[in-house]
Amino acid sequence: MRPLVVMGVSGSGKSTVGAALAQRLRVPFEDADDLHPSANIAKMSRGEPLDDHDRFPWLALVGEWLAVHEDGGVMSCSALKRKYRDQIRGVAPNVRFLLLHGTPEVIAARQAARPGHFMPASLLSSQFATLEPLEPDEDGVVLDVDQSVDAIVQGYVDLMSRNEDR
Ligand SMILES: Nc1ncnc2c1ncn2[C@@H]1O[C@H](COP(=O)(O)OP(=O)(O)OP(=O)(O)O)[C@@H](O)[C@H]1O
Ligand SMILES: O=C(O)[C@H](O)[C@@H](O)[C@H](O)[C@H](O)CO
Repeated sequence: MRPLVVMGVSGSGKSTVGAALAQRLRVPFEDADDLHPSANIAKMSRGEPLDDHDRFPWLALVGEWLAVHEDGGVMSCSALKRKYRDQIRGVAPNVRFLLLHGTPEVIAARQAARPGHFMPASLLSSQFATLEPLEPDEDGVVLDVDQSVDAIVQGYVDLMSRNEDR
């Protein structure tokens, strides 16, 4: 299996779906939230969005993990901009992306119901403003988050079973 990045805005379900997919596919899982330098976590906790400069060294760690797990692994990582995904592909060329797509309403409701997370709900609008969806030449798929985690996992597995180059 090729390495997979489960991407999307904060609260789209990256950590939940990523962990479930890794379990289903029996490959290692890493949450990019755990790779952020403490300064990034502190900044988001203050309600300030990260910028390109903040994300650059973090994305380098994300890419390194994916390169090491070239034979299979799932990483949950926002990967909001095309150039962030290009940076990741620069070190892990085989990577595929799964974009978790949801409306601001659905995702805001999930964030509101999630206790004790460092990411304030106030940053959701900047996450949507920053998000650049997958482009046609990028290797990836999009699934809607308005369904159960099991259904999303099954949806991905079904898509991949139709794809010989999985
Ligand atoms: N398909 C789903 N159906 C219902 N609830 C979900 C679904 N996916 C995730 N959730 C819930 O929504 C909340 C956000 O999910 P999660 O923390 O996995 O998102 P995330 O994208 O990793 O967020 P962040 O990037 O901010 O860490 C959690 O409380 C999670 O349990
Ligand atoms: O690129 C970003 O702005 C960050 O990765 C955020 O998306 C958070 O890490 C994450 O989503 C936590 O809630």
